[in-house]
Amino acid sequence: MKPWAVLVNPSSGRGRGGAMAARITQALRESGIEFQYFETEKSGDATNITGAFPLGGYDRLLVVGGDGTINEVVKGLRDLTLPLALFPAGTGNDAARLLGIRDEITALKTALQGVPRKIDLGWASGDHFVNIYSFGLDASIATQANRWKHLLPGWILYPAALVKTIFSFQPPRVSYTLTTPTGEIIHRQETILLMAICNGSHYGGGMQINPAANPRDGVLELCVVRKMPRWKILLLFPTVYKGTHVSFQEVTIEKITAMSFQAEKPGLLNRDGETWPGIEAAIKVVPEGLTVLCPVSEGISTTTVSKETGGM
Ligand SMILES: Nc1ncnc2c1ncn2[C@@H]1O[C@H](COP(=O)(O)OP(=O)(O)OP(=O)(O)O)[C@@H](O)[C@H]1O
Repeated sequence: MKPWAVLVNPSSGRGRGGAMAARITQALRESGIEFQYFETEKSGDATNITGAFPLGGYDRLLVVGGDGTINEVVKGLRDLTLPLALFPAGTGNDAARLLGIRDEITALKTALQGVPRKIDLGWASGDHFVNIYSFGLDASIATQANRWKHLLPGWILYPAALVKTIFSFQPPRVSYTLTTPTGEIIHRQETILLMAICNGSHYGGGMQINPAANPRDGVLELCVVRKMPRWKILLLFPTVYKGTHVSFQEVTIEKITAMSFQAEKPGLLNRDGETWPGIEAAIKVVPEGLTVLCPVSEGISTTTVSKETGGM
């Protein structure tokens, strides 16, 4: 029996990760499970640690942290068939939510007895993403929220960041080309607030930017929100939490397998909560690119596990 790996970002969720890890490792010891423990100290550590994992060296990897930690783990892993068990220790935890894991008990049960399933990944300009890749207003809001995340409680973080951001945000004109699941190629040019390319449905700690997104359908979903007056953005924002923003005429959602875009001026890009300045990207779906442990009774799909991960 191979050992398990446990990777912890102790600072995630303002220190929740460290406290959660202590309880988890105690539970593993009590269950007689052999494991190796890794702790991050700074940005980039999770990528370097998982990048050095011996191929086939571990039975599964327990990740204790938020979306930023999971993003770094997926960037580092050379073997994406290693089953991941996610512990929602961060402030947002949208990746764990994607699998139906909302609390520590469910996460522990899932790590011990969960069902391994394949989910899709996105690939954007050189790196994978698990949940969402986006450009525009939402990335600017996420950047502001990251700055304030140690100052404000989670429930007010994004509304406060939105109000701060919309007064300075200038909607960019963007040219983009998308490939539909039937292979049709479509070119467009328009002025947007944001474009979000979604594998999962939620981001920003609970906003349903794409309510119908399914990480097991072999496609990504593109949500484009076009330019609108500021007062209308303020009306639209609360509806994103319920996913009802899709009824605004400026919002469209469509299935894609790939897309590329180029903006006329630089803005901010967002990959699973990590943001940086940019002007263009090329994105595609990686069907069944990642193996994750899902709760037995819940989660993203009831489809049986594929053969290569079925022996656990
Ligand atoms: N020991 C550490 N101290 C400070 N920062 C760290 C440490 N280890 C990793 N980091 C950085 O912390 C970032 C944020 O971590 P993470 O996203 O897991 O938590 P969070 O921000 O609380 O949660 P979420 O992204 O779900 O809102 C990571 O992207 C990583 O770069």
